[in-house]
Amino acid sequence: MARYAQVHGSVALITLTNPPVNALSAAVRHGITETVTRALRDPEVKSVVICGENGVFCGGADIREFAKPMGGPPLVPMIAAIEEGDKPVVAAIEGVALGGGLELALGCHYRIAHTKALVGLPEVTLGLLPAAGGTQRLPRLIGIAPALDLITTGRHVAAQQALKLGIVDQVTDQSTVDVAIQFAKQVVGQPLLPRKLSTQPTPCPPDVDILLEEAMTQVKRRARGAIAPVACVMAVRAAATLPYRAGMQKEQELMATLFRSSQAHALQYCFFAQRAVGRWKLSSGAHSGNSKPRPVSKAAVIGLGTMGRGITVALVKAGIAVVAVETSDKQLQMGKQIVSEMLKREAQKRNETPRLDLIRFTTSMLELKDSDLVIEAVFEDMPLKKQVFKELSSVCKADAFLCTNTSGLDVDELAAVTKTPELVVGMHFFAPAHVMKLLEVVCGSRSSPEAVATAMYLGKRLGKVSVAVGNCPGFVGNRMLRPYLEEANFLLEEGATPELVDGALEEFGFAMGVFRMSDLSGLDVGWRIRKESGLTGPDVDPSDPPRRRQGQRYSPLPDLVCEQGRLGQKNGRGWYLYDKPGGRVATPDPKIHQLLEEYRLKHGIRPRRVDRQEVVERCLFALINEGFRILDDGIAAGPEDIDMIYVFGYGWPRHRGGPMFYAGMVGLPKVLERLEHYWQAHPDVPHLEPSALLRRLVDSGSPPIDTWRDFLQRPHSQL
Ligand SMILES: CC/C=C\C=C\CC(=O)SCCNC(=O)CCNC(=O)[C@H](O)C(C)(C)COP(=O)(O)OP(=O)(O)OC[C@H]1O[C@@H](n2cnc3c(N)ncnc32)[C@H](O)[C@@H]1OP(=O)(O)O
Repeated sequence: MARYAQVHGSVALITLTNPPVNALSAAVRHGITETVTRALRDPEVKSVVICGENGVFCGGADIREFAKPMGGPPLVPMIAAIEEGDKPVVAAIEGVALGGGLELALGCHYRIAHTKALVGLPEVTLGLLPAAGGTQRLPRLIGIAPALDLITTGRHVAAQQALKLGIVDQVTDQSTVDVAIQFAKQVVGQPLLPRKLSTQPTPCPPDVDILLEEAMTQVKRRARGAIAPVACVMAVRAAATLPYRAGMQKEQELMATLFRSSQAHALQYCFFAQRAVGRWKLSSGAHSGNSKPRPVSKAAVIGLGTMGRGITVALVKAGIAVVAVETSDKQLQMGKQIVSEMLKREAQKRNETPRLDLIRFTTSMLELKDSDLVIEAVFEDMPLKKQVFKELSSVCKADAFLCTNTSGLDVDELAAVTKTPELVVGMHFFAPAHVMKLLEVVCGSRSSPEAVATAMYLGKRLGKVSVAVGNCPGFVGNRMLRPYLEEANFLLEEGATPELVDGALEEFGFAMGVFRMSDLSGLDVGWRIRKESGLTGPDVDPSDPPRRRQGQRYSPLPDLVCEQGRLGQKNGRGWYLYDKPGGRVATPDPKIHQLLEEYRLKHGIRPRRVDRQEVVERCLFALINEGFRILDDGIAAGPEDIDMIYVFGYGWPRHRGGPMFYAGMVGLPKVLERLEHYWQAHPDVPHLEPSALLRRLVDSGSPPIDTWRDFLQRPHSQL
């Protein structure tokens, strides 16, 4: 839909009306085509302004329409008709002009933006490229290098920077539409041809070939197997080397391939899943629509270890006052120094002043008495955490929310030691907590809707993707990680090397393979958890054979590595050798190879050739299988929740949509068949036994992922 009005006698004002973001649906495209034709034909109209309703110019093509057959006028001829017209057309950009929205504005002859507006071509983040002339017009307007940057990253650009780059002609903090109308009246009669971008040559530096090659190398390195950024570079190359019409043809060809790709489907699924996870629902019937968060103006963080420091920085960055508590002066001073440095670095990046004044460092729990919400981030040890919660319950005000950053301990057990179990909720951050986008909000059996709403909303304020999950060991993310890690260890026993396993997972698209990731986290972390659960150390049942624990296959390899003093990156030696303690350059270590050989010899294991396909199937299908169990147990509300946890917290490649989406793409019958195959080969590994939900889905003809919730035994029952 597009509204038409004639203003100031000679200016036609066309307003896009499709809330909330005026996406270019078929109806909007139809409205634009009709109103532009009317304006161009009306002899009284001398110029045109296009704007969007409710302070938003346009959020681009309607992504929901991508899954349906194309209807309504296509974007390319619609934009061409605006550009080719003989009356000046001015885009009045408020809010956002993104994707097709910016392409529409590029087809206009002038662009006026509000100071707070954002522009960008984010199609690459949806697995596409700007195929309504964006890859051909933008390089003509601003040059190859900046166009490559914007098109391959999809980043949004603020109005002032857009002005500097030459994307917009003027920025105003007044009413953008009024300014645009005045502007439209003034430019009547001025030559239009130089303003028609498709008629202009692309400004190319002499070293354009080198520039394009470098861009290609860079996107391939960054993309981790994503095809859209590569196609974006190819399209910009076409703008640099071909006439406009041929460039447009190239743009269309590349888009046709991308549009059909599984990566585009995965990325578009992620777009909607990221928004859907914010709409949580508890088994009590409470949900995001009927539960109000309470304001948090003063928070507290207990413990200034790695997690506590990151959480403190995240809170301060969001403008929230924090009381940061440590047990001793020495630890407090150390925490204070590191937090201050982190905040200074963060502020420097944004050209801001670090808000150190928002933090009060103390060793006294009594200073928590007026905190609205406390986040406990002490060592992962149940007795210690219980002691902290008891103390919190006595020193905090009666309605303070008491949150734990535990990565997998029982939230109900902690709640039980407080006077207000309904105010206890898990807030599981991921390291580094001021950077990682994921927050698991763990709903205990007694957590109130208000507590969940407050934790979810606080996560949003901190810029996180918050996902509500149920309370079970490891919650969602770490529970699924366990079979993944175990399979990786088993593969080492059977003949693989850390670099082979990591290579396969990184080729799949993970930012880091499993062993590199373990080295980064610190090998002592998992070792301590295994010791506490009796899997290694003095509590191991002496009657267990060396490679069995608690009735199941177990690999003591990670324990051996850790017990040799190899703690990972922090001391320069783990599954890999590092350039220095704390260094990041990993090289395969012959000592690890030797350790593996001796281990296999000692346990009578005949090494065999493990290929990359087996690595991917064993590690990922075991993880996915646990995901199905989690859904059936009611720990996660839907597959989107699991997928967003993996994309935002565990480095799962976004262009593969998350583990559950990936399972659907591979085909549930195939996942089931491979799990059955591996389970037959390893009957002492229970996590390889196909889950009941997976079997039910396959028996029901493998329905699409958006209907899986209908097949759950106990949907979101633990939430
Ligand atoms: C042949 C040509 C074929 C294809 C051409 C493609 C070119 C394109 O234009 S692709 C689309 C490019 N645009 C984008 O990627 C922008 C996507 N949107 C956003 O980034 C944000 O939504 C925002 C516009 C910056 C607004 O952010 P915010 O204010 O935080 O609101 P949200 O919660 O994100 O969105 C509100 C609501 O709107 C829905 N939505 C947003 N954009 C679109 C869209 N382009 N199409 C359809 N729907 C959109 C979003 O899903 C939300 O819906 P809910 O139901 O409320 O969750």
